[in-house]
Amino acid sequence: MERLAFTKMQGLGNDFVVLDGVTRRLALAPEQIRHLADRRLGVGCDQVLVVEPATAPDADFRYRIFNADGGEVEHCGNGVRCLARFLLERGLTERRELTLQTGEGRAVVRVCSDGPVTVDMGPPILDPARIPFQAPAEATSYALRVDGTMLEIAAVSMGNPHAVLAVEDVDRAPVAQLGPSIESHPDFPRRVNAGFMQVVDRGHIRLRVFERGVGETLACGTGACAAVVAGRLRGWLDDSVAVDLPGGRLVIHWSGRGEPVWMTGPAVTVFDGVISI
Ligand SMILES: N[C@@H](CCC[C@H](N)C(=O)O)C(=O)O
Repeated sequence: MERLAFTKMQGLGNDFVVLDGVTRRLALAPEQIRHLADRRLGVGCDQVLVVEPATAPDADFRYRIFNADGGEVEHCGNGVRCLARFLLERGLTERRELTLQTGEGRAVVRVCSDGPVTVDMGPPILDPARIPFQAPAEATSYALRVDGTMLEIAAVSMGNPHAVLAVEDVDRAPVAQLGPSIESHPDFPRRVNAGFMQVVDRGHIRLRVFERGVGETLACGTGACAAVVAGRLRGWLDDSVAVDLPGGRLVIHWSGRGEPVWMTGPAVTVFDGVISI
């Protein structure tokens, strides 16, 4: 057993155990991640975030994301905002504009002192092979058979894969019923996050996300980016969109193909602690 210092953080109620792998080397096994994430036996969180020294020359730090089920994934939008605040509060950097190395990409983060954090999330990935999603060619929507019903989904990667489904009323969307079947649909070989989007008007959507490796969360930053990309490609949305999630609001801006998606939202430190693990 070792004693592990952590910081509990949250962005719109999507919560994290954040670990410093810069000043010490950390190598956690999947069962240790699951223990940290356990809301009864551990600390409790949707994701564990680990910050490490960068391995790429153009990045300030590398950040790794582990879902509550112990699996390592490529990106986390709410997490990247929290991580930037963690680095500043811990004195690991003094820079308010940081480049963080993610799974296969980079996120450029701008932190306002006490206010919201803005992130350049990079351009969305729409090529099915890179999402990855099995489809003969790129399209703005795809038919997906789920539990015997044909659903019309959009498939978008923000570094991590998302399926986005338009619904009439997000409060009545069958998130718990369809979420697990979409998450593990065989056409998404790395599984997928499932977003249920209600378009309120051209500048406003409501969204619930059943996250891969977690279940429904109070908010998903990459899910919000993917939903705005999906809605904009189908001509339903303008460039700047307020995204209301169960945990609160993100503002997403995307001016079109090839352009980065910008995300603005809160990042909050909840408490520091130490756990024997
Ligand atoms: N909550 C996150 C996404 C975390 C990873 C996701 N569950 C996945 O498996 O890709 C966010 O705010 O983006």
